[in-house]
Amino acid sequence: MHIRISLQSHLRLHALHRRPIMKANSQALKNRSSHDTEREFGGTLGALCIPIFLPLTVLFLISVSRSPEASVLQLPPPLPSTEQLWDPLALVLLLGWIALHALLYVMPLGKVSEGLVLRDGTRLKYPINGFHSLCISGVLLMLLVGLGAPLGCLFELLVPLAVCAIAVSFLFSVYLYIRSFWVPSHALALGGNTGNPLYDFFIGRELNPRIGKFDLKYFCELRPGLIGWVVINLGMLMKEVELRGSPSLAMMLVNIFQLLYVADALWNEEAVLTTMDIVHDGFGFMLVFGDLAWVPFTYGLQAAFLVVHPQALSSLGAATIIALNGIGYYVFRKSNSQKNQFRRDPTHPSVARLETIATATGKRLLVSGWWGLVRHPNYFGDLLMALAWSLPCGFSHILPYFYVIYFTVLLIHREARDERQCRAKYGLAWDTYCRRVPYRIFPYIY
Ligand SMILES: NC(=O)C1=CN([C@@H]2O[C@H](COP(=O)(O)OP(=O)(O)OC[C@H]3O[C@@H](n4cnc5c(N)ncnc54)[C@H](OP(=O)(O)O)[C@@H]3O)[C@@H](O)[C@H]2O)C=CC1
Ligand SMILES: CC(C)=CCC[C@@H](C)[C@H]1CC=C2C3=C(CC[C@@]21C)[C@@]1(C)CC[C@H](O)C(C)(C)[C@@H]1CC3
Repeated sequence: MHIRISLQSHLRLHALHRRPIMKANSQALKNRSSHDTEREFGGTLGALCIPIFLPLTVLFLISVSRSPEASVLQLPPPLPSTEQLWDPLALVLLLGWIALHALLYVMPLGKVSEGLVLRDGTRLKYPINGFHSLCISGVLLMLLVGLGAPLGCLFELLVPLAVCAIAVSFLFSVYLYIRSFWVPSHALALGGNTGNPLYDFFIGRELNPRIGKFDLKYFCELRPGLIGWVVINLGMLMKEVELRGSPSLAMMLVNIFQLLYVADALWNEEAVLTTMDIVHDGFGFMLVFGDLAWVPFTYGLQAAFLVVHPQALSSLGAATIIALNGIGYYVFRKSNSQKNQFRRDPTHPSVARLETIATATGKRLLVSGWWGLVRHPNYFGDLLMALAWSLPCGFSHILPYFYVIYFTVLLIHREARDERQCRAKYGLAWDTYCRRVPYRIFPYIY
């Protein structure tokens, strides 16, 4: 059953959204001034503070995770010495890792897929070979471990590696900012062209920066950082083996859960082409740092914590946590796949019978199935998994819960951003959807 709503009052929006007007769009972009572009993440102040505050947070969290108290309430540990911060081996490993993934990216493995239509009417092509990269990295790592490479030394190298990743993020963002002045205006992100250099550097000017066919944003989003995260986790596990002879159950659960999450992201790599990061956001410091430093060095803090703070886990506790992760994964995957399937082919038998609302853009919105339960069932599932990753670390410290707390804030903020964009796109139809499905992320709560 389909619900038709009056769309008259949204003709203007409709026209704005659909007209095939590359020229008008470019003109609109040119006409935008720093005053009329809506600013995100606290505007200029956010753009000034976040690039200072977040890198320090990364270093602080790593230091805290290995201190005996592991308390985020403790005073920041004394400033580390230069030897603790800098190790040339860390730089070699980091650059080598990025180069390896760049090589795997350009190898003719997997299929090639097209992204959404851009403002100039074209569609970019993307290699779908992230899962191959994960498997090849896994084989190479196993070979290295087999040859006796001390992977556990990643524990000692964590701080210098994070310092190098932060430095690379800054330099790379400067490069992206500078090169964005040589691209045509239709290649700029609508929100990253305010004219304020600090804000534009932070949020990203260019939408899809490429060197030839090599897409820098798409590459960074899923490869070196995401796969680096699970390699660091493996390093923490190997360190535990060095220290205690075998990996603990808690450590194995954290490793397996997060590997499953990363493998799932790469297996479903094509779906990332329709996320707001690829479609809407420019590639600036926020995403570069998020991809290359924030994800690999903060998402796996639980494993780093467990090296120094071993936890005993009962079989019942482990079974409960596995069940929670399983439920979270099921909700996350099913809801993401249902929407992807619906957006790709609304007539597919698995989604054709779902109830929908028509919108002025010609696209429909699901109001039954997963997307009829809450407006972001995928976020809900993701958060259940985040909780399951922290629970193996027990309840004595808040630090292993950093990810789930940060992620709740990130997803609430992301939901608000997405909601703004959807209201602008779909107008009245979006309001109808919100009335039909009143809860945003948590059923009956929020
Ligand atoms: N681990 C991490 O750090 C992060 C993980 N994520 C995860 O990434 C995944 C993707 O999230 P994200 O990119 O934020 O956004 P979503 O996958 O939730 O996509 C939002 C878009 O879906 C479409 N949509 C919304 N409601 C409906 C509906 N009822 N029917 C049909 N289409 C609808 C709209 O786009 P349109 O209508 O244009 O198709 C909307 O803009 C999530 O599972 C999230 O948890 C996200 C951020 C960080
Ligand atoms: C605090 C800070 C620096 C925030 C920057 C945000 C980024 C860390 C995240 C923005 C969107 C992301 C996505 C994933 C990782 C985190 C970032 C980059 C993602 C690749 C994780 C795996 C998922 O399955 C996903 C592919 C859906 C997801 C896409 C969005």
